Amino acid sequence: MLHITMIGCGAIGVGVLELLENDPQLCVDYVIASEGSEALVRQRLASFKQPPQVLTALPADARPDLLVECAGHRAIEEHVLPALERGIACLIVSVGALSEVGLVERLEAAAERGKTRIELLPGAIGGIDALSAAKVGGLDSVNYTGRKPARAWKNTPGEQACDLDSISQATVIFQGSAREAARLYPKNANVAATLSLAGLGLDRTHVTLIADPHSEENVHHFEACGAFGRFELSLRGKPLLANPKTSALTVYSVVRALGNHAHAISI
Ligand SMILES: NC(=O)C1=CN([C@@H]2O[C@H](COP(=O)(O)OP(=O)(O)OC[C@H]3O[C@@H](n4cnc5c(N)ncnc54)[C@H](O)[C@@H]3O)[C@@H](O)[C@H]2O)C=CC1
Ligand SMILES: O=C([O-])CC(=O)C(=O)O
Repeated sequence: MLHITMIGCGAIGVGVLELLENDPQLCVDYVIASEGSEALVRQRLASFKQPPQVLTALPADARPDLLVECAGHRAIEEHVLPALERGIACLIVSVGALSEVGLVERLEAAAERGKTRIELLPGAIGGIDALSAAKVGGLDSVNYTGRKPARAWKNTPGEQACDLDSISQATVIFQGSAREAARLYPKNANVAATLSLAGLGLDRTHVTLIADPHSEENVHHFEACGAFGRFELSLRGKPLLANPKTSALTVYSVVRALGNHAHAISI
C-alpha cells in the first residue's frame, strides 16, 4: 500500500480522490489545504467512506511515500520544496510554475539534497513521451495552440484582449513564448510549460492562445519537427464541471501516475 499526501483539494483533488477510493493499493492519508479553507475542504470530503485528514501543513513526523501537488503555483514553494528537502518524492501538476526563473534549479537542488525525485505530470496533454524522446535526437520547432471556451479565460489577461462575453468568433488572445504564456496565464498555460520542458524550452516554444465562444472543449494542439521526423497531436479535452479552466484528463493523468507507482506494471 502506497501512502500519499495531496496538496490542494479543488476540482482536480476531489476528482482524484473519488477515483482512488476503491484502489486498495493507494491511500491518501492527508490533504493539505490552504490556510482558512480547511472547513470547506472537510465539507467537500464529507461523503467519502474514509476521508483523509485535512491539515494546512505536513506534520513534521509524517513520511508519505509520495506527495502529489494539485493546488497551484504557490504550493510548489510552500509545500513541494520543503518536502523534497525532507526526502519525500513529489509529483506536480502545476508545471507552469516552473517557468519562474530559477525554480527548476531550486527543485533539482532540493531533490538532490533529499536524495529523492520530482515528477512533472503530463496533465491535460498527451505525447510527452514522444516529444521528450524526439528531443534526444534534436528538435527544430514546437508550436502549441490552446483553444478554450471564452468563459475559461475569465479573470485572465484575455479579458483585456477582447470582450469575452460578446465575441462571436474564435479570437487569438495571446501569441508569444511559452515563458510569457506561463507568466501571464498561470492557470491556463501548464500545457505550454510542460511541452517546453519536454521539448525546446520555454523561450523557443511558440504559443498561441484562443478564446472560442463556440467551443465546449479545451483543445490542445501541437506540432513538433526535428531529426526524428514530424508529429502533431490534437487533444479535445472535456473541461471539469467544477473548474472550466481544467480538463478532465488532468485528473486521470494524476490517477495514472499514482497507479504506476503502486501497481506491479506501469504504463
Ligand atoms: N498540468 C496540467 O495540464 C494542468 C495543471 N493544472 C494546475 O492544477 C492546479 C489545480 O487545478 P484545479 O484543481 O482545477 O484548481 P482549483 O482552483 O479547483 O483547486 C485548487 C485548490 O488548491 C487549493 N490551494 C491553492 N493554493 C494552495 C496552497 N498553497 N496550499 C494548499 N492548497 C492550496 C485551493 O484552495 C483550491 O481548493 C491549477 O492551479 C493549475 O496550476 C490545471 C489543469 C491542467
Ligand atoms: O486544459 C487544461 O486542463 C489546463 C490548461 O490548458 C493548462 O493549464 O495549460
